[in-house]
Amino acid sequence: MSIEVRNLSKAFGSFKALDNISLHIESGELVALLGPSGCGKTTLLRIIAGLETADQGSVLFSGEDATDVHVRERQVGFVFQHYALFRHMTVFENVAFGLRVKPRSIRPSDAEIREKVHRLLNLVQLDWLSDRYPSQLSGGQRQRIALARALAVEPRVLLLDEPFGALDAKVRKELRRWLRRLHDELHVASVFVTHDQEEALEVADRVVLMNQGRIEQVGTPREVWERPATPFVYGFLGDVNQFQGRAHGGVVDVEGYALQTPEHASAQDAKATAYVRPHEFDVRRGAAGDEGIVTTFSRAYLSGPSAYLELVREGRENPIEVEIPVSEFQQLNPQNGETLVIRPRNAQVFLT
Ligand SMILES: Nc1ncnc2c1ncn2[C@@H]1O[C@H](COP(=O)(O)OP(=O)(O)OP(=O)(O)O)[C@@H](O)[C@H]1O
Repeated sequence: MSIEVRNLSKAFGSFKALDNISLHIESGELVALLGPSGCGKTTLLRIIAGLETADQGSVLFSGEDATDVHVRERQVGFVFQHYALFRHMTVFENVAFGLRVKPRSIRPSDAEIREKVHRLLNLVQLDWLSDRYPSQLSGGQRQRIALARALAVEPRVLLLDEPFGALDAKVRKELRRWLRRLHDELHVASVFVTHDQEEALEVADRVVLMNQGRIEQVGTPREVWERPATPFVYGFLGDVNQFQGRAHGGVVDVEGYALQTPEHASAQDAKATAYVRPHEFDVRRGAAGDEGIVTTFSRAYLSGPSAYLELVREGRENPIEVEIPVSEFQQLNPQNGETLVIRPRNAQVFLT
């Protein structure tokens, strides 16, 4: 089932939590809502779920207006970070709960419930835990049971709010890969909220970047990573160096280096900011007349296959961070205080 959000706005008092949000999610798609704390991700998810009402706009499921459909009738499955399982019920009973409370006329028989719960527990690969109580499970197992419980009522839409937020890094990584596989098997529309960019980029088909109640960009992980649409997205996804300069006739003067920006060919002496990722520089030992940004090597640290160099410039507070392969660093072997000249291989320029 597809989800469409049209011109949604929501205010809490005078605070605009969502400001004219529109979004289309296809059936079978796994979409991540990504953004800093307080940008409105959870509010948007809760409105899609029917747990919160919007001030303006509508939510459509498969093209039908669901704005006034009650949460119970929306066939939405939820998994929240702290969505507690019922402590006094076994794993089996937790998963069966949604089926047992259905109205008598549509409630499955005991045998059907048993069959279905075991199928779901197999799906989340935890059938062997069916007689345990939640307190006897690990955090990751609890989240998988919460997911099985959400799936029991055959949701048409799966909504996950930081489902793995409270888990340690290794378990998180395993669970998100597992979620991806599960989503592909089920072929529902899934939306999950995260503030972890790595999680969003690794798992989602498309990423929705939000900031202050608005959508900054929607795209595949590759699109948003390689072609950030706004300075906010550039800064939010990964480390980036910023250079202030002036754009004139397709060239930006970045601290003495003439950076080509054909996309701003018509700009005449406009204020510009160039964004360059740490791994997008060529670094060489300074020689007279070298074209590039002149810096002084301050220090470096090695991490895995990369060396991270901190380069300073006279009169500027923030150092430039540059990432090069360790082998290149060892060859260069820069000494403290030595002059290094760097050139951006790739940059994105926004007029400001
Ligand atoms: N019931 C409420 N009453 C008043 N303000 C609220 C309410 N719910 C949310 N807000 C505010 O709306 C903004 C958006 O909240 P929301 O929970 O959607 O953000 P979020 O992006 O999910 O953040 P986080 O990543 O921290 O969970 C926040 O500034 C929050 O304080």
